[in-house]
Amino acid sequence: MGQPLIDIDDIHLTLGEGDVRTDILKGVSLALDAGETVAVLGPSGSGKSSLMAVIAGLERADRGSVSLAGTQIGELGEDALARLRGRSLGIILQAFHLLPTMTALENVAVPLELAGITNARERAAAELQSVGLGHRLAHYPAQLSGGEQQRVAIARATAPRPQLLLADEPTGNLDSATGGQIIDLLFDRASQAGAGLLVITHDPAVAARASRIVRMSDGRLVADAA
Ligand SMILES: Nc1ncnc2c1ncn2[C@@H]1O[C@H](COP(=O)(O)OP(=O)(O)OP(=O)(O)O)[C@@H](O)[C@H]1O
Repeated sequence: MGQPLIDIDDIHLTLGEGDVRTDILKGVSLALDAGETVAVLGPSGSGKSSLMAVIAGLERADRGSVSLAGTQIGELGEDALARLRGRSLGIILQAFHLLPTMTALENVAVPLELAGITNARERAAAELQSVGLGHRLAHYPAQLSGGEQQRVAIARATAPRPQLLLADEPTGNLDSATGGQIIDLLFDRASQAGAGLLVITHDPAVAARASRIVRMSDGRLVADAA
């Protein structure tokens, strides 16, 4: 086995000033290998989203080290970090976060164009085809169902062919049948791309799909079960 895709060691994160100053992560270590799928479970407020933000380099840890695809991200400036994120990471959130003024095709193609990828529109169309939305390329987000919007978000995340997909409650805004389809799609796309997948979830059915489950409680990882 080569270098882990994610290798975090003894991460501490404190956010907020004065009365709201909160110790959120209190010494978290975790490694995830290429192609591995890991579900993060834990009660509300235990620090799951914050852990993902640190892994994505959206929050900087106060202590500890974060290595992403072999790069120590604590040593990178903002521009280098943004480039690494664009190249190595695909992020999928509960609330889809599509740009409302862009069509499905543009939502997937524009980030590819910004990353300097040639044939961005062709690649975006192919990616949307592979998530079952070849017939909705010209639709705007408001003209799509919730499940369809999440399919666009998955296509946008996978189109740059990242090594790692991060998903925070990807089925949280969907009914259970639609959520089930989205989870199948997410795991299938990750496996076809050979990408690692870290998925935060409250849903035992989602966790059951993962190769490994980790549990957070009050800012710490309390169990790591196969
Ligand atoms: N900027 C901030 N300043 C102070 N405290 C914060 C800040 N952001 C988050 N917190 C606190 O950190 C804790 C962990 O938040 P986080 O969103 O990581 O939890 P979570 O496990 O993802 O919860 P949920 O399942 O409800 O989404 C929460 O108690 C939250 O109130």
